[in-house]
Amino acid sequence: MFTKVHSGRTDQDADMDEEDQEPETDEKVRVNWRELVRITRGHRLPIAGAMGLALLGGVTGLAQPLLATKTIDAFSGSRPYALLLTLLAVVFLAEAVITAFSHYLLERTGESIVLGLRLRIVDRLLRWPMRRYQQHRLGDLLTRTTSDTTLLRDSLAYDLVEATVGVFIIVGGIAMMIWLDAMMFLIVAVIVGTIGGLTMLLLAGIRTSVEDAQDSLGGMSAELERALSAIRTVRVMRAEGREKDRIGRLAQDAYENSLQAVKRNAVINPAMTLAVHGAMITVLVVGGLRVAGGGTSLADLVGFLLYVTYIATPMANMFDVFATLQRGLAALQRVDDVTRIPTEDEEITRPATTRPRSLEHSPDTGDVPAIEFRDVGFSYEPDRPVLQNVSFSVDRHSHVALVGPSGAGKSTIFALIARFHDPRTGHILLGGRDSAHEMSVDECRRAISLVEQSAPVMHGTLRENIVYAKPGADDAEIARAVELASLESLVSRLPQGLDTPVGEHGSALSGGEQQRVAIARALLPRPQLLLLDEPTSHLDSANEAVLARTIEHITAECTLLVIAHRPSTIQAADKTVLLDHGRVEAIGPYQEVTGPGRGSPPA
Ligand SMILES: Nc1ncnc2c1ncn2[C@@H]1O[C@H](COP(=O)(O)OP(=O)(O)OP(=O)(O)O)[C@@H](O)[C@H]1O
Repeated sequence: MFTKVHSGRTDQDADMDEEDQEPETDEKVRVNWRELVRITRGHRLPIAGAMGLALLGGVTGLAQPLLATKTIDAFSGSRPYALLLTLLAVVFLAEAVITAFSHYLLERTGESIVLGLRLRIVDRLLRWPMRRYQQHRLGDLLTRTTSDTTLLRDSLAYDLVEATVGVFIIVGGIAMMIWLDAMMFLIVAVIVGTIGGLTMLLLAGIRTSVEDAQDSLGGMSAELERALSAIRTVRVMRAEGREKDRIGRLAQDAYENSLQAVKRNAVINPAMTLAVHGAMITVLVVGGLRVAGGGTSLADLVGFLLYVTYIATPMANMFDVFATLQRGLAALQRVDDVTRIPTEDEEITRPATTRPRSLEHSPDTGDVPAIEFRDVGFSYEPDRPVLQNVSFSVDRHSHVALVGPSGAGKSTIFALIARFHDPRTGHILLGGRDSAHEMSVDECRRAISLVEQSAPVMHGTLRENIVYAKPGADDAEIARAVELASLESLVSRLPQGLDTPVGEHGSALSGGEQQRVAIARALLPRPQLLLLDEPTSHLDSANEAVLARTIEHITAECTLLVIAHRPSTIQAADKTVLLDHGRVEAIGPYQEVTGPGRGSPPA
């Protein structure tokens, strides 16, 4: 199920007193075929061209039975028929060439629509507000980006156009049949209409089955992603069998839901064969009797039969089109559910220029702190405050340690500074400016860098990882970041130096090395403030000493706010902020803050 945000926060009252939580409901907007047509916007010219060609192909096809009738007439009446025969051959060839071009154009357009759609999904997925990622599973999002868009392409590339052209051919064929023999047409219409109507009823359920099948497929991808990303744990816990069963159950669900769609789809061919054969046999019997009785000519009967066979294919296609459109709508529904979610930029509609009333007279010149929290309150969920009246400041070029037990709210403070969320109450001042009211998200993030505890090192080379925050960095800048992060010995040891691949998730590097690569990456763009979540584990004493040296380097470069776990890091700080249960318990030098009488030791 997917949630939908109704409005961004438009808080003009700068004091943000007890802001209400944004309502998020599980409202689902059903898409219909109009949405399917809407996503062809920007591609209508090639589609119109393809349709034009397909119609031309249709006209040349429609002319064939008529020309055949005339040729038979001329032949049996001993009139010259060579020209008619040549014309028939030309029309036949023209239809083949025109249809081939029209199909190429269609498929190319379908592919470019899907390309646009995929780029849009990727762009939006990368810009969601942070809390949205908690509501969706990664594997399912991947399925929506790949498999659902492919389903949609089939609907778009063939169906919309096939339907339009098919209708034209069918209407044209019907007109010709009525012109040749109205009574016989009525018989054909009753047979085909009855079988067709019943088939349509069955096909309507395909959309739900396909939507369920794609949901199960998304679930399966998500489970597989979960197992593969924790493959070491899976292996050590000997959980391969259990994981296989769990993933297998979702694969089975996908299979069963697809089977429902396949069963309904399987009706199309026999239904059409029944309709066409039934109509032809009836036409032959009734038509034969009418020719014998002088009610119609043999040429008209042959022409009529040719029209029945001629519209048989587009008629069958119409059923296919209906089935694939149902599939396309199911896929579009799943794509729409995630692209409809507002991005971070769309949600934050508050002007980034308003000075909150309570800050109007506060001095913002002189030696303002690099970061200041003033009475900040925050909660992820209503009625479960995570931070309450948090106030502290970090002077420029100082080193402040945030300490406190697990769950105290330390990472939440980082998340607020990085604007992953905004405070519910109070203010965060970055260089004297209220980050939520006077700065854009982009401006805030440009001023800071963040090194998370599980510092993500990405697939690629060491260099690619380091220049991630500043792709245009030159060699001197990279060398400086490498030095600051104490990475020189690693670089000189690696066979290809900075150009050595680091493996998936940096698996070719040790935990301490990964952390320092993340620090180098964070320092490269020269942030005003570095937020460092110190690793709690995987550092031996040598690595710990290197990290201590790195931290020393960093404070010379920029302001450092560190979530500290090691006594050495806390002792090196100019100031320690002790946090407990979302409140600041003490601020001061390490000994004072964590000394006897102070309840909570660092985590
Ligand atoms: N995304 C989230 N959604 C809901 N609750 C959250 C979320 N992130 C954290 N919390 C809750 O907020 C509280 C503070 O978490 P936070 O991660 O800030 O603590 P922490 O001090 O960094 O802990 P640790 O040292 O263990 O990392 C915890 O009770 C946690 O369960």
